[in-house]
Amino acid sequence: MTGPLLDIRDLRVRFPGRVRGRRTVVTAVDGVSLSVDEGETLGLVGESGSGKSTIGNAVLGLVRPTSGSVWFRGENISRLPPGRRRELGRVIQVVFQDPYSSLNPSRTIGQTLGEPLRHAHRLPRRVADARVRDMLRQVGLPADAVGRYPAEFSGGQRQRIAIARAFVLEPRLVVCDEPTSALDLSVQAQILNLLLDLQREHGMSYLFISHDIDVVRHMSHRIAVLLGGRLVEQGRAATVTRTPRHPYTRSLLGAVLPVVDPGDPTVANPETVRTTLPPPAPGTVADAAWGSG
Ligand SMILES: Nc1ncnc2c1ncn2[C@@H]1O[C@H](COP(=O)(O)OP(=O)(O)OP(=O)(O)O)[C@@H](O)[C@H]1O
Repeated sequence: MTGPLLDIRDLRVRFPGRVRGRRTVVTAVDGVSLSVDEGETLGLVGESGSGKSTIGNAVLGLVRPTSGSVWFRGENISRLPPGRRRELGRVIQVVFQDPYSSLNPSRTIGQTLGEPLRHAHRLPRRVADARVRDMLRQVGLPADAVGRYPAEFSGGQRQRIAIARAFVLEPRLVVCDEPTSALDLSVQAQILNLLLDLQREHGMSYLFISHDIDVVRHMSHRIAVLLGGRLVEQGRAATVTRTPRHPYTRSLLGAVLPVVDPGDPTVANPETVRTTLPPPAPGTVADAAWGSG
């Protein structure tokens, strides 16, 4: 295949809304063009309401573009009939923010992972079961998780289950929409590093959505910055975060720096200011992006 895996072209999404009781139109995404290559992570960052999830939802077919288009492997997927959209679910998957609401509480983990797998890949039960167990091992859960229910797991473990559900189908693109925002700080880095490990192992692409530029920097090869539905800056992760061109990007970066003692002699040197996440593991794709640019 030539060209990017995912190609978003001049996307606009408007929703009907109300301001002071009067009907109006909310422009959630306003002429955004982005692409994601095979094996690449594009980080999408911006404050709440900047249009990040709407872009992710347009890729997933959950919202319809008002204009512009979304292309995947050279196919325009913006307005697909339901059957073709379902087929695409094998190769485009999602991990949402909230592992509590994204898992069906009345289904065992084995059912949640196994049924879509048997359906999509038409695998015999025995083969599907083996793949489910292998996937659970890859996300760090015990094999006996198959017979248990979501309520028996912690938030971090549930997000591992949601990740396993997305990855068991062997997708080529995963939309990660704030996948760690609902988790305790101590668990966040583990889940991010799991996503990096899975990408290193399987080579899929991520559209990685977060309001936290520090998290996005940790995960991404390239970063796109959204403000009010518009793209204000995009480029290599290291370039955007070390030499941001747009004042809004600078303000996002400022927001993640920890409060430090003004008398601290190291403050003048931003390289010495520690952020909340460890640097990417040596040898990961994110490490390569981190070290360049
Ligand atoms: N279904 C909808 N109907 C009406 N307005 C919507 C809908 N979905 C999103 N919006 C509006 O579109 C704008 C962008 O929302 P979106 O959820 O994409 O932003 P976001 O950057 O993902 O923020 P958050 O992280 O808070 O979800 C917001 O003003 C939001 O209120």
